[in-house]
This record gives sequence, structure tokens and C-alpha cells, in this order.
Amino acid sequence: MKNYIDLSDISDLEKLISESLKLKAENSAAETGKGKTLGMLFFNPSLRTRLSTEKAARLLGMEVMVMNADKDGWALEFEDGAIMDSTKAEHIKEAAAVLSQYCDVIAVRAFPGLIDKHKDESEQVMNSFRKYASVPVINLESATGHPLQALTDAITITELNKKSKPKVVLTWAPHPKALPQSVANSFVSMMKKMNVDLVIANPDGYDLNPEITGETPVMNDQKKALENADFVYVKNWSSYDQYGKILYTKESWTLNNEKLKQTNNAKVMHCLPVRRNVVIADEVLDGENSVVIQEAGNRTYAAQAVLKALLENK
Ligand SMILES: NCCC[C@H](NC(=O)CCC(=O)O)C(=O)O
Ligand SMILES: NC(=O)OP(=O)(O)O
Repeated sequence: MKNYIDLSDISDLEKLISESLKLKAENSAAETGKGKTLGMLFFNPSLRTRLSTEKAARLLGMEVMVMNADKDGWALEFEDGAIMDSTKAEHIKEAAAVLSQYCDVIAVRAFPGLIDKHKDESEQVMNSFRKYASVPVINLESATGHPLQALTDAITITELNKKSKPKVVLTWAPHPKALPQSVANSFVSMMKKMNVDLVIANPDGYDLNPEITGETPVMNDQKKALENADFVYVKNWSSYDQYGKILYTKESWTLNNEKLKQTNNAKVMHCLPVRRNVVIADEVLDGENSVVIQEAGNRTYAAQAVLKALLENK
């Protein structure tokens, strides 16, 4: 693998999932990354991504450098040809080239602005790193995707699945803040690569990018969508049509035990962090259907498999 920026970078998904599960079972240190350095730049907060990716790198024997790039670094200019006479102090051309001398892999988190759809969809930050870095680049959640989370979710479903073709429901849930579509986008793209029956449930006005959802059924009736589900993936996202807007919060879409009764005793997933009793009720998160902790644990092995594939260029 050359980069891990979006799911199209994966050439053999089954192999990557089985490699992650093998690394999880072995849970041992390795030499693959000895003498190599991972540099991580965060333009937004993180708990899981930051620590699981650092842990994964260390398990491979790598050194790790982390920078809160939004607070501690120079404000970066991403426009080619910009006249830099305002607030931006450093161009990505120099920054990426310099970082490529210090790091063997560069990983970047940069959320969308959620104001200008066209700008967010151009994935300017991730694509600039791809263009100007001379080492592999990992997406730690960008404007439109979160591929490490999606790989984690594929691993978790593979571990827990008991059926040849499970029903997986991605359901929207309310949230007080306008959130990216990134996690939902990558989850949908990943599920389309797997042998699952995927259904999306969201209120009117919250349809995801149709280029990503494609033929996937989208239902506005959450209760009906949840019928016989084997896995329920809960996530909020802001409107794609009325880009970045919260149209209404729909408290009635919070996932609770009453709704879980519709399902086939479904496992409940969420990428975390989760707003309790807004997105998912306490009774579900504290109940035996929730697999959110196991899911977050798998972040390490997804990152380890990706880092290993990048270091070995396989
Ligand atoms: N990386 C996992 C989710 C990150 C982000 N959630 C958030 O920003 C939640 C913040 C809050 O609840 O205030 C998102 O939805 O893409
Ligand atoms: N799921 C996830 O990406 O969590 P963090 O935002 O805490 O990294």
C-alpha cells in the first residue's frame, strides 16, 4: 500500500482484515517499524485515533511524534500561488517536504469546515499532503472520510458476525452540533465492499451524498429499517443537501431499548465519542448489545495492519 487516504487505497480488503485479526491475536511487538518514525498532525481533537495509532506504531517498533498542528504549528497555506501576506505563515509545499525528512509515515486529521461543500469535497488538506510529501500519508479523519474507523468497523463486524449475510443498519441519530459526514461516508463505502445487507435510516433532509450511497436503500422510518437488523451502527451527521446544517434534532431518533426490540438482538456500534442519552440511551450503551468498547479496542489493530502494509509497501 502506498497511502491510506481513502478506501480505494486498499487492494485486498479480506487480507487486511485477516492481518488485523492476526495482529490482535498475536498482540506482540515486531521489528517491521524499527528505526522508522510516524509523525501525526492533528488539526482537531482526538482520543482514540491519537492513542490507538500511537500504540499501533509502537507495537511495530516505530518512534512516534505527535503535534497539535492547529495550536502549536504555523498556520498553513494550502492554495498554490497564494500571496502569503495575511495570517498563513507557512506553505504546505515546505511543511510536507520538511516533515518527509523527519518521518517515514505522516498521518493527518483535518475535519471539514462544513460551510463550502465544494471545498470540503476537494479534500485539499489530505491531497496536498499526498502531493507534497514524499512518504506515505494516512488519513486520520478528513473532510469526507474516516477510513481507519471504517476498517475497524469491518474488523469488528467480521469478529462478531454469525451469518453469511448479516443485515447492517446505519442509523442517523440526533446531536446538538453540526458534525461531518466522514464517518458515515466511509462506513457506507466499506459495507458496500463486504457481504452484508446494508440499509440506511435517516430523517428527510439528511440523505448522504448519493454518489457514495448509490443503490443502498435509504429509509425515513427508523423503526421499520431496524427490523431484523444484526448490527446497528449509530451516527449523527449534518445535512448534505443543506450543507453542514442541523435541520432539526429529532429526539425521537435516539437509539433506546424499545427500538432494539425490533432487531435480531443486534450488536450496537458507534465510533465514539458518543453523547449519552442524545445519540444512544444509557440503557443501550450499558447493556449487553453494545460493542462500542470492543470496537474502539480494534482501532489499534486496524492501524497496525495499515502501518505494516505501508512500511512493507504491500
Ligand atoms: N472521530 C470520531 C468522530 C469525530 C466527530 N465527532 C465529533 O466531533 C463529536 C464532538 C461532540 O460530540 O461535541 C465526527 O462526528 O466526525
Ligand atoms: N472514533 C474516533 O475517531 O475517535 P477520536 O475522535 O477520539 O479519535
